[in-house]
Amino acid sequence: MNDSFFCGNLETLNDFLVGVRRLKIEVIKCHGSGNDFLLIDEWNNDYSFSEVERSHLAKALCSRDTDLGADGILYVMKSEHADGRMRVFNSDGSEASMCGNGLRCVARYICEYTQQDSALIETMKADLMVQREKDIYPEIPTYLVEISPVSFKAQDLPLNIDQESLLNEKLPTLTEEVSFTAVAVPNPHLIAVVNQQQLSSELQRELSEYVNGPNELFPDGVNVSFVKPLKKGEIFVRTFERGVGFTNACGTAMSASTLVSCLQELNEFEKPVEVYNNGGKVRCVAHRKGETYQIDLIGNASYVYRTTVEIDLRVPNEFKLTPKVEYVEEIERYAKLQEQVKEYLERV
Ligand SMILES: N[C@@H](CCC[C@H](N)C(=O)O)C(=O)O
Repeated sequence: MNDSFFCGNLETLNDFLVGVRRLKIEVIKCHGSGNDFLLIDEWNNDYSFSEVERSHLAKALCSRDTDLGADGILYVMKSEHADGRMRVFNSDGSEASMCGNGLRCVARYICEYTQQDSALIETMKADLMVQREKDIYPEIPTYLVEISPVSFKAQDLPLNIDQESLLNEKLPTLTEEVSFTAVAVPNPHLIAVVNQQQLSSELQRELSEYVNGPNELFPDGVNVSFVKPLKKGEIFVRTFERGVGFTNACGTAMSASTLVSCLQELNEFEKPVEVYNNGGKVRCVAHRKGETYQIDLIGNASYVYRTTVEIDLRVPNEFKLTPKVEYVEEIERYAKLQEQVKEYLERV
């Protein structure tokens, strides 16, 4: 009996004993307004990752130094009471309670899988309604997702200040240059309405890196958005995301920014606001009933490619990919939308 037999057997036995986790993971690269994600269907592929594996996979597969790269991973899971469940992990491996652009991608995936035009999707803190919408651009899959619950209580971010909330006020320990509103939707957002000079400066990066490092104000970090009003019914939003850094767009941030713009009477509740960003644009509608708020986030849910990741979860940084199968027409159509947005922003 030659060595390879024993080696083979020993390796197999050793693999079993040490719990080797060699897997082939189906991945869909998708994006909402250029905020890109790897969508992994744990439910129908029966992957059943551990908590640590989900976080390590996010760090390994989202790294822009690999042939994959993304702002985060969307894990689609079975729900005991809704049509499906979404968990979102940032590229640094941290889990977030909500992801607006990602939820539109999960909404498309679940609606197409169940052949429904609407669904209820379980997220960390709420079951949220999602539905197929009229295309915002010819033949670009478009979905509406509910963004809620909304809280302006500082403790709900958390934000450590000696007052209940922060509503268009200065945070002197951070900067005297702009005023902020703090809101949880339910992930945490710090939002400033700014002018072009402030948007073009390094201020957003400097303060974002501070509040997402060791600091007294935001112990869990925070997504930081600068909002530039374009005209009535139109804003531009740039976001430095907790757990990621600057992204093309952040759905919960654009929703929260729309709400803040309505509270500051730059826009109107119940009316659509076109939210431009570095990845394209979305439409938001902020709703207010008494002291209760909710935002509709409407925008694309685009697929880019499918691939299979061949990986040993004990060493997740060493993975191989099968050839990517691109959604060529979707890529081309979305590029046309981005070109239109770019031309518009150069004029406005
Ligand atoms: N880009 C997402 C938000 C993802 C989570 C966020 N970075 C956080 O940590 O709260 C979105 O589209 O909302």
